[in-house]
Amino acid sequence: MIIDRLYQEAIEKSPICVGLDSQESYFPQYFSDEKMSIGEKLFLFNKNIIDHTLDLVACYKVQVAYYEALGLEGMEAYSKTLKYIKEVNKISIADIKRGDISATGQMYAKGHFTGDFEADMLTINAYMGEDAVSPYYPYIKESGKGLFILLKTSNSSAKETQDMDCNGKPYYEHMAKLVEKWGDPFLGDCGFSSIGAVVGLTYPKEFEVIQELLPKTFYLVPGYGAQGGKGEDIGRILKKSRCAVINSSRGLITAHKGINEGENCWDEIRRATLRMKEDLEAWL
Ligand SMILES: O=C(O)c1cc(=O)[nH]c(=O)n1[C@@H]1O[C@H](COP(=O)(O)O)[C@@H](O)[C@H]1O
Repeated sequence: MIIDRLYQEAIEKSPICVGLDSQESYFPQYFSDEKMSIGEKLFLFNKNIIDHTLDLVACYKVQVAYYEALGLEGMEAYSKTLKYIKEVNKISIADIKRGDISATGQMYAKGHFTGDFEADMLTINAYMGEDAVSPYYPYIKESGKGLFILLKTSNSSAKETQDMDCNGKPYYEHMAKLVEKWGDPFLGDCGFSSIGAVVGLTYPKEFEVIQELLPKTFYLVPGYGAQGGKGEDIGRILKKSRCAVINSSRGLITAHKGINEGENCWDEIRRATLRMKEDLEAWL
């Protein structure tokens, strides 16, 4: 199961997920002299980041919006990035945050678990209910794929909807129970399910409550670095259970900007990844 592989990578390398939210303004200065299209540069940027971090991290999250925004050439870079992650034997999470009625969900599942845009795991918005999740079940069962379902997101306005009182509990706690139920048939040897949840590092207290409620759920945790999250915000949870990968996108992939924009700028991104690894491991 994919969750066993991810769990193992998080233990052996580190719980870091590098977010490839890549865009032109993050390219190093030396790219401006290269005679390549923006799509080719986008892939080269990602490839260099992957090559310089793969021994330090558990996985890569590719946020599809950054590629869709560039049209066909962006999507070609997206496809090549996912294929490259597979080629170097790493795990890809496609951050697509999809969710729709099941007929449409079947197409999303086919489109992102097979073919040009095949990824190992996807982020899903299940606030439409199980219809938005069930189309992915056959791929989890038969092709070893996995999901992360939005539970308590990192943004501040998440409170407006997810924290609303619903029968004496915040709405997200009801979603938490559903995530547990949907995930139960897909438990791996590591004890976690291939259907995990997204919880932002920006809500550390709520995260501790959620983790107590759902001990068999594995978490994708965005919000480290650029959104203010730190190792200390997840230290207590990681000490108790290695139940998470922690994503940083801008905090890692822009680490070279204004510091080193030459051909060895990738070392700066590697150094930032090492700093994040030390920050997280200090709490283990
Ligand atoms: O699903 C996500 O990954 C996600 C959920 C959430 O609650 N908050 C959140 O920031 N994200 C994603 O995590 C990444 C965070 O990027 P940085 O803030 O640059 O580290 C972006 O790709 C967001 O789309």
